[in-house]
Amino acid sequence: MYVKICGLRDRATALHAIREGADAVGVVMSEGSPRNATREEAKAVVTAAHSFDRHIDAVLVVRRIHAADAAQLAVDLGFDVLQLHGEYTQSDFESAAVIHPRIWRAASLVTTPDLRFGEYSEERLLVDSPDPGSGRPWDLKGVSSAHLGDSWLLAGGLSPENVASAIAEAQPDGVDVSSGVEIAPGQKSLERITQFIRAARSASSN
Ligand SMILES: O=C(O)c1ccccc1NCC(=O)[C@H](O)[C@H](O)COP(=O)(O)O
Repeated sequence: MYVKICGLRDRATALHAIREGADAVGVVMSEGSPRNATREEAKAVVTAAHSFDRHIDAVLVVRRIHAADAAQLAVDLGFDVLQLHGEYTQSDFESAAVIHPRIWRAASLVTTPDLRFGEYSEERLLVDSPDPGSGRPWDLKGVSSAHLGDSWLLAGGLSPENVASAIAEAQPDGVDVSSGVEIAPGQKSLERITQFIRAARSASSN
């Protein structure tokens, strides 16, 4: 089970998440988000991710900024992956892919019911709530790999308390969390990060 902890803005929290077993750390650069990171904060998380012997994906998460600009920003800041969230088109993905080799697509089944992995040649699909970063759970009924395809992550309202049942119900390849490991919007809890990673790992080994 691939685990991504999203919305990080400092080195210490990123190091903690990775030491506890995270496979990826996400940085949100999106105006209006309580997790909107500066370039310096983003670089601190990328540097932390790249200080480990095992490979960790440092993921830049953006929404409503020009896809090619976002891809250039991801290259400039050293991110391994660019995650384009929401209303991007296939042509946006194509223009980003010319600049950055690894692009993930994040979208909601509520707004895009026909969502399937690979439609935009993305490396991974992240299936999220219609309101990304809100921490609000959404209805997982009917969500499955049979519908979504080969490589997808589940996100949206996950927490240490519900991740095991969400994995059992939706059978994703990985999980992504932000609000569920916070004590207030934008403020991560080291303890909840540890609890989330342990719960996700033990659910997937059952
Ligand atoms: O987290 C945000 O504020 C955000 C803002 C704009 C675009 C995407 C954003 N988050 C995307 C993520 O990858 C979150 O981890 C994902 O939506 C899950 O969020 P949550 O329900 O808070 O766990």
